[in-house]
Amino acid sequence: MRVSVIGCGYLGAVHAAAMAELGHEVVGIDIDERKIARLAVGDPPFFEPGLPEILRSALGSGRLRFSSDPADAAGAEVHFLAVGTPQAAGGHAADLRFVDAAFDALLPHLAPGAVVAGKSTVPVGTAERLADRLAEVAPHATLAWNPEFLREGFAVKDTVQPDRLVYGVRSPEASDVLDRVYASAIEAGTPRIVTDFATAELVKVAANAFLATKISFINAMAEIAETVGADVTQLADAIGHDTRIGRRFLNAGVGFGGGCLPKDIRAFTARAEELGRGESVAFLKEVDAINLRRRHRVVELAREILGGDRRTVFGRKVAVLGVTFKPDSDDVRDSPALDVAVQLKGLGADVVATDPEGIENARARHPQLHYVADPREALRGAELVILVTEWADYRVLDPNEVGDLVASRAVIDGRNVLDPSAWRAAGWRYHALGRG
Ligand SMILES: NC(=O)c1ccc[n+]([C@@H]2O[C@H](COP(=O)([O-])OP(=O)(O)OC[C@H]3O[C@@H](n4cnc5c(N)ncnc54)[C@H](O)[C@@H]3O)[C@@H](O)[C@H]2O)c1
Ligand SMILES: O=c1ccn([C@@H]2O[C@H](COP(=O)(O)OP(=O)(O)O[C@H]3O[C@H](CO)[C@@H](O)[C@H](O)[C@H]3O)[C@@H](O)[C@H]2O)c(=O)[nH]1
Repeated sequence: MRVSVIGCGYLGAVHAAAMAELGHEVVGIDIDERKIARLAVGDPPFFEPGLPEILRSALGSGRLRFSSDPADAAGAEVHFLAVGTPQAAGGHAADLRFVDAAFDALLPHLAPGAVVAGKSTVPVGTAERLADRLAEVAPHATLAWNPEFLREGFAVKDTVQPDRLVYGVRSPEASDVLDRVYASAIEAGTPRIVTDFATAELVKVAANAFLATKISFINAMAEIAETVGADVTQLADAIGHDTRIGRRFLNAGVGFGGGCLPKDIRAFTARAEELGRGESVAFLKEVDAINLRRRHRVVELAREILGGDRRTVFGRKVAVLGVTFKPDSDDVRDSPALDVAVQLKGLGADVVATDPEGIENARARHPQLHYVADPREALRGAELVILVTEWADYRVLDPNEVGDLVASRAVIDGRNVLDPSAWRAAGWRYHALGRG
């Protein structure tokens, strides 16, 4: 099938390459010419495991090309809208300017029978609004909403083998077209839910709201555990054995960040308030507050450890391990790790941050921080080590070896991934979130 993907960021670039790998003829379109130039030569503009391989293979097959001209989308049977929906400046609602601009630019190029399939995460009601406009301006085309559930770090696998497909449609024809796009996943038995626009839009934000709530639930337990000297990781293991609860997404620590969960729960709350239903999701404000408190808690712990009664970190050398919002990604959008580093720097600490993939993005946002690529360089002379992104390399650090580099053996394990007994045995003052 001929497919276009409008917006080639973390979602769209993977989607475009994966669709071509599945045999479709794909054009990826983005207004960012630098991004397009890199994608066109098989050089992904961001880090995502497996993307370079499928990108190069798809380009080599001749089934994938990239362009910054929306006219190049003409002739496709399906146009996936994958542009950003960030938090609006000065508020909590989603900024839909990119969706509207991409949609408008596409309108003149829609062939008869074409399906515009929204993948961006949008406030409920957006699809209906766009479908009504399509009916007016290009009645020969149809709209579908086909939310995306991929996780960064696993984006290629999640795109090729999704755990479910959701289609919000008004007509069975649109659903049939999407079935042809996803034929291989459907053949492999992927569950598929065909529904109306509003349900499809809500499924996406409900899923992210649930995940965020699960993380903040365990982080709330961590706050209580800290007060009474209990261990939140054992608590999570114990409740996680109940299959109704499940252990996944119960990792307590510095909390959630990224380009999705934080902005999606805020946009959901804002939309619910617009609909006069603010009270239904008012708890998401608490979820957000618990999450942000965890970042603050790491900063407070650092002040307690380094500053004693004076609680000052001024001039003290702190090594921050990790700047991305999660491992196996270079994404620093709303990163708890970077937030902690910035807060400590703001308090006058001599912060040295390191990360295997995120330094370039972090530097673009926060040039005031000192970054080093080699973790040993960050650790050398540190009076406090803070692990805030659980990259595989940091999980396996040897406390004896690291101990020889630092000025003082004090560590905050912001993701509960180090073995406290091994670090304590090596003479470290080990501190964690939610572990006495
Ligand atoms: N990143 C994820 O893991 C993920 C997963 C599921 C859903 N989503 C949702 O997908 C959407 C995109 O997220 P992302 O992380 O890929 O964002 P992103 O910022 O990485 O990418 C968005 C891209 O859209 C491009 N763009 C903006 N306006 C355009 C236009 N008019 N025409 C063509 N391109 C345009 C930008 O240049 C950018 O490259 C968001 O709604 C997000 O919530 C993201
Ligand atoms: O037990 C956990 C699990 C995750 N996190 C944090 O939560 C954030 C989000 O993690 P994750 O959900 O794995 O990352 P994303 O790639 O942002 O994926 C989420 O957001 C995407 C965009 O909407 C959705 O498509 C995915 O299904 C959804 O998992 C990260 O900061 C993690 O460190 C925790 O603190 N504890």
